[in-house]
Amino acid sequence: MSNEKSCEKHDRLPVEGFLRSVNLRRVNRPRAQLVASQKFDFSLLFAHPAAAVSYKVTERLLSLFVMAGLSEDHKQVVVGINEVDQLENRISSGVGLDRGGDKDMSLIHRSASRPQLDLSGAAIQGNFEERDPTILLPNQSDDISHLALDIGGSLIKLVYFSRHEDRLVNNRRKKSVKQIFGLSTGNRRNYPILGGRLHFVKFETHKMNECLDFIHSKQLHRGGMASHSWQSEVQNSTNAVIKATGGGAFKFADLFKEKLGVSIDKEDEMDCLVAGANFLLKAIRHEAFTHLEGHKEFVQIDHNDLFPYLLVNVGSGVSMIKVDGDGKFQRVSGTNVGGGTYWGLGSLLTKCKSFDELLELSQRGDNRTIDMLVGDIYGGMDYSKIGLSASTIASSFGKTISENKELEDYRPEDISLSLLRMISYNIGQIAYLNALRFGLKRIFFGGFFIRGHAYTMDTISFAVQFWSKGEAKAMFLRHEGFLGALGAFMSNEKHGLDDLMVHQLVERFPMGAPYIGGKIHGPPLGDLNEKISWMEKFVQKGTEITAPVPMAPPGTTGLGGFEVPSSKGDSLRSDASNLNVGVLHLVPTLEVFPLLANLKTYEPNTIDLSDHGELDYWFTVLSAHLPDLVDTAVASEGGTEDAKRRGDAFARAFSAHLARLMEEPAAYGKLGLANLLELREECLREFYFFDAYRSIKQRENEASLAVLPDLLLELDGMNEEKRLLMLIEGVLAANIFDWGSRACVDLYHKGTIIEIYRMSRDKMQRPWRVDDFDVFQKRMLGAGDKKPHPHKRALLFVDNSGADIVLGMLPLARELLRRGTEVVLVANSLPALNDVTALELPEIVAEAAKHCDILRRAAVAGGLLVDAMVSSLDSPTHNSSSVPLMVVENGCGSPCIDLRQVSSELAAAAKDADLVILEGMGRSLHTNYNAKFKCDALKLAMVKNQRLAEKLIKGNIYDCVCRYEPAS
Ligand SMILES: Nc1ncnc2c1ncn2[C@@H]1O[C@H](COP(=O)(O)OP(=O)(O)OP(=O)(O)O)[C@@H](O)[C@H]1O
Ligand SMILES: CC(C)(CO)[C@@H](O)C(=O)NCCC(=O)O
Ligand SMILES: [Mn+2]
Repeated sequence: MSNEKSCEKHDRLPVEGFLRSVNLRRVNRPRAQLVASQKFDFSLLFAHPAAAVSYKVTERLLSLFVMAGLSEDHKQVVVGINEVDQLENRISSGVGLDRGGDKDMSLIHRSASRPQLDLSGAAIQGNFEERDPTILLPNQSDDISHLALDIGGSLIKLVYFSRHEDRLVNNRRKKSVKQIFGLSTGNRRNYPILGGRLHFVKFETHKMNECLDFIHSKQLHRGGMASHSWQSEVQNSTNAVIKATGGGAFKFADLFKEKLGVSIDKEDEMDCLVAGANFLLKAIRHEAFTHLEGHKEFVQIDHNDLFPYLLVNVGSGVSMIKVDGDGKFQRVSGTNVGGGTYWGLGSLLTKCKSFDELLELSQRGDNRTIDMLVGDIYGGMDYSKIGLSASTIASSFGKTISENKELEDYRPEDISLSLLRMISYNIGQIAYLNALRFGLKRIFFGGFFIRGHAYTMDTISFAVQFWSKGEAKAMFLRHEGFLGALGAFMSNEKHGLDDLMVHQLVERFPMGAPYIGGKIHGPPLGDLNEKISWMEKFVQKGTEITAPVPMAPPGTTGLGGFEVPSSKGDSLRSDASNLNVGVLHLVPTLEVFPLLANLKTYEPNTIDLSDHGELDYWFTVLSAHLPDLVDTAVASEGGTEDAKRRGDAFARAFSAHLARLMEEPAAYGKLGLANLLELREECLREFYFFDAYRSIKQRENEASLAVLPDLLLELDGMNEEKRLLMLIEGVLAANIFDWGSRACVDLYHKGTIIEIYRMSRDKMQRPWRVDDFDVFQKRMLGAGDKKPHPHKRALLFVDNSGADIVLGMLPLARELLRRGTEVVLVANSLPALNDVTALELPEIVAEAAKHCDILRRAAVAGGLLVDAMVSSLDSPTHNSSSVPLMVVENGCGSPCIDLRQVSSELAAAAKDADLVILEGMGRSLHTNYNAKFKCDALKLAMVKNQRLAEKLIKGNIYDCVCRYEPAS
């Protein structure tokens, strides 16, 4: 259902009535008593329709209930708005919060730090007879934020943080997972780090009003910076404080006070630059890169070997800072010939109105008409004795004196290029000299003068390389211009983000950058609707969004010569798309999967897309799949006009991403296939398609569950050896149901699920293309009379819904359980294609358990059944003798998995595990095919793509992989 649309409906109940109705309804349902905790399991939506905040109030209300003394076992709870208000007051004043070290304290503290809720006009969205109706809070403002500014001579940089809440704690599955794995509730610190997103925005300094409007429209000045203590302060915008650095922090302090009523807390500019650079270099995996002769390459920074380095910030002016550690630095030099010089002088000489216009001009320029070259002086010859080629610039702008010409006689394009080269080269040279002065080998260049512009970077790199004879290395930063603002942001320790680790950050690239204010001109996009219109406008305007980044020059002569740039496109990629810097999602609960054998060498992506042939191929595959995907997505939302419009916008956005990456594969950091597949899912979510395959998954689950009893019966009639083989065959065969594979989707039109499954099973002849079954079997069953000890705990990374989980993985899980191995089903946190999610699994297990005692007892032991509301159960024996079957979420919403960033519950579950089973192409081939584990690992997949089959296993489409690797 469309969120905007439903906002316009007015037939809603106030929240008070809603709560009453929920409880009455729950009580009326016979199964509700069994699942008392479910009664709060509804979600809320804000007027600002951001999905990420939809749980906030649920948890909030829940904590209010807990505080009111209403335990979760209460069968009936009626809370009116007045009571909520009273509780809010108690929270604000801190009265009655002391629960004596109770575990729930964290919950309450957290709630206490939240913004006040505006419940006025609260109402149910849609049908309140639904299981989890949504409440709309039309007057609740956007998420609370933290804000920091860097106000420079040319640009204002703004970094702001919007919180998104952790998921609902009140979930039976999560609770039992917590109990079983002993997940710690508390944090290392005395206040919790909250999840959220870091946004990066910039404005021109002389358009300060746009910046003030932006801050005001997003209410950023009312954010959490106001409070001095994390736990109890009341938000009060009148004495709010914003962190700011750069000269403008001094110059504009009064203006901020006057216009926004906020005080500026000034932070030293150099401190901030260094703090920002150190943070980026430590926390962002693909932050630094080299750029030489058009070739961009990311540099792995070893955190223990980062210092010393030279930081060169090229803003309006240039600062050069020798950095020896966190907070340990010295500004060793600077130059007044910087970005401001290029922009200013360039505007004077060319009449360009904007920086981008000027830079764009340079791409069509030929500096030989302006610059005096060595060849001009030496009659076309190199001066090779001192290492200068004829094409080396001997004197920037030198040619203009010898000719009797006026400014108008020169092409603005040529002037712009000469100027750009002069300034870039000069900066590179001074940087080198300072590096030399202090014996520094690494130079990081930041500041917005760089602007990710290939030619600028190449010129600087060339200067550094040429003068240092390759000794020193110039590196650039993806967040180039935001160092100061980030540093100012980090200087506020109250948000607890200062020591975030690389695995806790996920960068996303939403399409509507102006949505977060990424565009320099114009207002931010307020909502999804505006964003869609924005996408539509882009299409009308042609290719701006995908226009290529200028290509670098064709290389040098080796003698200091340097040709004119051969730009691929005429126009500079619009800054409005702002796609180089994404939104940084901070997810404090993410952890490194503890069973990885070697984190340092781990690379999730099996396919590296920096190979252009590979990128081309996958680009074609994903493009071809797009129309089907859009149809499915639109159908999943009822096929309404609104859904179609969002579907179109999604298709455009994703195509734009693809086109952009084709032009510059490293635009978003190092690109692998997993990133591309994840981008697609993120893009769907961006346009509010949260589960495109919902009904397909449902249908296939039902069809598969119907034949499960027969399969189990058949299996039970076999001996151990035969059964194990049949089970693995079953997993491989059932893995054919993959809506991410073009070939398979075509297949589905030709038969029913069960027909295809049987056909697939019949073709399962060993040896498979990769076949370690015998070794696996030996480990499981032993040889001769010697019976091996069973694994203690197996983690099964499951893939698709339907036959894959029901007829493939569940029977395998059952076998492990039967042998005394605890089983943890590891599934996605968010939907991706037709993959089964952790949220959907309990219900599937419950259905399967109806036909199987082993599954039933294990599921009860694992705390799964209550959650799935199985009414047919007669008083479950909680101390049943079975080992548990559990479900944990993996922390991601993609068909692939990067094991450096998994949910804390998965990390906890992994601690006692001695067997990992990765199933399906995404998790065991596209990613992790080469991953090594500290425990036994089994990788099972059917290869449903011809090229992958050829490349990875030298085989064919529908070949199977059964790769078993004992603990390494
Ligand atoms: N869209 C843009 N508009 C204006 N200038 C831009 C733009 N993109 C890049 N630049 C360049 O970036 C420079 C500003 O860089 P940056 O924001 O890092 O410096 P600043 O903080 O404003 O200056 P300083 O630190 O010296 O006070 C400009 O002088 C210009 O050369
Ligand atoms: C004055 C600052 C520090 C303001 O950011 C910067 O513009 C700068 O470093 N200018 C160069 C001044 C010099 O060292 O010659
Ligand atoms: Mn600056």
